[in-house]
Amino acid sequence: MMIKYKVKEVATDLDVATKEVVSVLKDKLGVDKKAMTTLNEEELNFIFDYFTQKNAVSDLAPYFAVRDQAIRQKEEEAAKRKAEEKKRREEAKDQLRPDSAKKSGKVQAAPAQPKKEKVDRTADIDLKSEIKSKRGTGRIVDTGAAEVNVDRYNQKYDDLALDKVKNENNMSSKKQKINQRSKQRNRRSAKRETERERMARIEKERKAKKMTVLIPDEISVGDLALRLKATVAEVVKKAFLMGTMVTANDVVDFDTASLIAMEFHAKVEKEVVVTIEERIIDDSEDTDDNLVDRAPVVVVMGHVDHGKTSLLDYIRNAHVTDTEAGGITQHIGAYRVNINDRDITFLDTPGHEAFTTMRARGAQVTDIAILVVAADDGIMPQTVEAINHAKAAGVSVIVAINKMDKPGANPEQVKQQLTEYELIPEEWGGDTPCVPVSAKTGMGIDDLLEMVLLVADMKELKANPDRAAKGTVIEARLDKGRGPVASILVQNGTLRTGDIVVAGMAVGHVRAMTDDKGRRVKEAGPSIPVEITGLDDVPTGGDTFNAVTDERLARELVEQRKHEKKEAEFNARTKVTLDNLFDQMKLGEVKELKIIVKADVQGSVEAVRQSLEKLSNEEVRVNIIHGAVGAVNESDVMLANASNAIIVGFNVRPDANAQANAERDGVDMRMYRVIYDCIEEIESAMKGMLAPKTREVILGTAEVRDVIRIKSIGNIGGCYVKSGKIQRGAGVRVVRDGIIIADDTIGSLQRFKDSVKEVNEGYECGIGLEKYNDIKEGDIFEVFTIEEYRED
Ligand SMILES: Nc1nc2c(ncn2[C@@H]2O[C@H](COP(=O)(O)OP(=O)(O)OP(=O)(O)O)[C@@H](O)[C@H]2O)c(=O)[nH]1
Repeated sequence: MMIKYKVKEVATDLDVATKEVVSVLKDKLGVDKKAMTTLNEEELNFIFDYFTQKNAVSDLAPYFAVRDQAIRQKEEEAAKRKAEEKKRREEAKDQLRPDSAKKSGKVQAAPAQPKKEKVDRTADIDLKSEIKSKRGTGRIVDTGAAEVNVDRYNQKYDDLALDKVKNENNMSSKKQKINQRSKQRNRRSAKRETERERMARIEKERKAKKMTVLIPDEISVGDLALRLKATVAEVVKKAFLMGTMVTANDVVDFDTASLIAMEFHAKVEKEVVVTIEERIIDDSEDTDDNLVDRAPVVVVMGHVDHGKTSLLDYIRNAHVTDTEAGGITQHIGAYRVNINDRDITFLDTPGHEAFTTMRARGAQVTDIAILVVAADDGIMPQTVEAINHAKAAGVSVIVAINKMDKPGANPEQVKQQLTEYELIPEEWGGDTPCVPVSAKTGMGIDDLLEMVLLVADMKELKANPDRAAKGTVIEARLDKGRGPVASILVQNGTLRTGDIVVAGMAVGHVRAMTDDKGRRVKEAGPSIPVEITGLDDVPTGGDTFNAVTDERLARELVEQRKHEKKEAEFNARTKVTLDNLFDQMKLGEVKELKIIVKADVQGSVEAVRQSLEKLSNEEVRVNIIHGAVGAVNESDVMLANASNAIIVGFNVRPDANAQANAERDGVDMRMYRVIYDCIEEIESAMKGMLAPKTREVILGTAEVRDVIRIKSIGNIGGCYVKSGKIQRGAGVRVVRDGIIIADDTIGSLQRFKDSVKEVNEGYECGIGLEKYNDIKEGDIFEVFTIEEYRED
């Protein structure tokens, strides 16, 4: 251990201004120190090296000349003093003789002999001042003479210690002080020994290449110096000689750091930073020998009322309740059926919402999607959405042409329509199996299930039951009696009661497990859904869960995840938007710009699709992942969120839920009235030239509840302000059933008989538009202004 020094003391000892030491520390080492703060070993070494180099003396002759002169002077003075003393003694002797004493009548005392030590120190100070005067303003820092310096510092500490002792005990005797002093000296000399020994050992180690340093991917020069047991200055010097200019705070990569370390004869080992996840979660790859077949996981999707629930119910009733005597069906988000001695797991939340929510959270749960299409209705908007969701997730699609028992059933037409969405039926040479079924009569359902097994066979779905369980939370809730309850689907490994599990931000021991038939089970293997209790918090659907071995680390991991979540929320969103598209393209994060197109008529959807796809260039491909007629809805936003897409609308508006979700998830929605504007904007965004200087700010919305016809003026809408405020002269869009039918300006605004400038939310008013007259009850006036803004 080195003795601790304050900046001020070092400055005094080096005979430089404290300010100078402070500024060197700041400039060269990047550390902020005050006069009274202590320096650590590394900093002290650096300061010594720095001032040594700064004040290096090219010629030591003047130093020795001065020293010799001082010694000579000292010798002369001593000789002189000796002579004087001798003389005085002689005189005294003379005076003590009776005759001479009588002569003078008095006795003269000899003068006190000056302390040798004192004389020496004076000489030392004189020497210093002489050197100084000879060198003008230059300073000498004695680098080679570590002994000398240390002694000087020791003297100082002796004084300090003595003062302290004096203050503490005024009564203590001089003897005691001396004892303490000598004790301290001994202790310090031991310290010096250790320090010297340490340096020698390090040097030896370096030479013998025994020193091994661990270097991570990146390391700061200061940290590297510490690990190499060297000073920053030494490391900087070696780096410089290697052609790299660095300072203490610079970060160097592993290769550079290793080269520097080798210069110090150190053996380099790569420091691998192991995350808690890596430590407690086994993510090793399974080999072919430990993999066994697993049941497929199936989701049922399709348009509203096409029979999703009926189909799921039929399958469940026909294959579960009937065969499992006494089994009480439990809703745990998924269930299993047994066909030809093989299992199929169905997620029993029909529709693509749950499916997409899970996918948006990064969970890939399903293997096969059954697309239910009513044979008497054909492909409808939500069928298209479902197709696109399934495609985006890359799952296999089996089409169940339902309601075959109905007289109007037209399966051929359904197949024909499917081809428009790149789903070519198998019998027509494509690879999409289409099975005619009836959820009412049960017709074809067994064929459908067999088809599921066939597709599953082709997919070769496998898992390893002999490892720690891993899977996805399907849904979770807080039960009053049982605490947090989570339905989970085991995707690999086997989960057992008592296992420690981490599910998203929840952790705990599996207390009890219940299967989809309400039976208590002790273990659940791959593709088996179970409901578990024992977690300390309610996880979210789509969270992954892992069985782990170390509970303490598991809890630490959860804390870390919570912290990361907070940070992620705090940090800027990385969702692609037209504003950040170019930057993301440059960073290589976006190679494909996914767009969802919604328009008022099919013609526009097609026109936009074609024009936008033509914008693809070498860096980025424009991909329209979904296009449909109608207002932008929640499902569009979910798809955009899960697929990192932007939404483009023509003459349509987002509905309230879509608006809220887009804001929450950071999905970019752009609404246009003219196709050309959209193409131009996306094109400029791709070139990084998008610089919109104005944007639309919605002021409020009003609903037309009554239409008042006034002959001389025209139609006035008797309106109720639903949100925000309405301002006279502001822009207004007339929206009827989610479609914009007019763009206009608010011409007149009245409260009772008075003409007013604005009307706030919750009030009724009369609104007349400047040009558009054909307003109808139920129309929504969306009032907006255009404001200028600057990019953040
Ligand atoms: N005739 C006939 N009717 C069916 C068939 N399948 C379903 N239905 C009827 O169609 C209607 C809608 O069925 P659901 O199963 O509720 O449809 P869904 O797709 O789940 O509807 P949402 O849950 O609203 O999305 C119900 O009245 C069913 O009885 C079928 O195969 N034949």
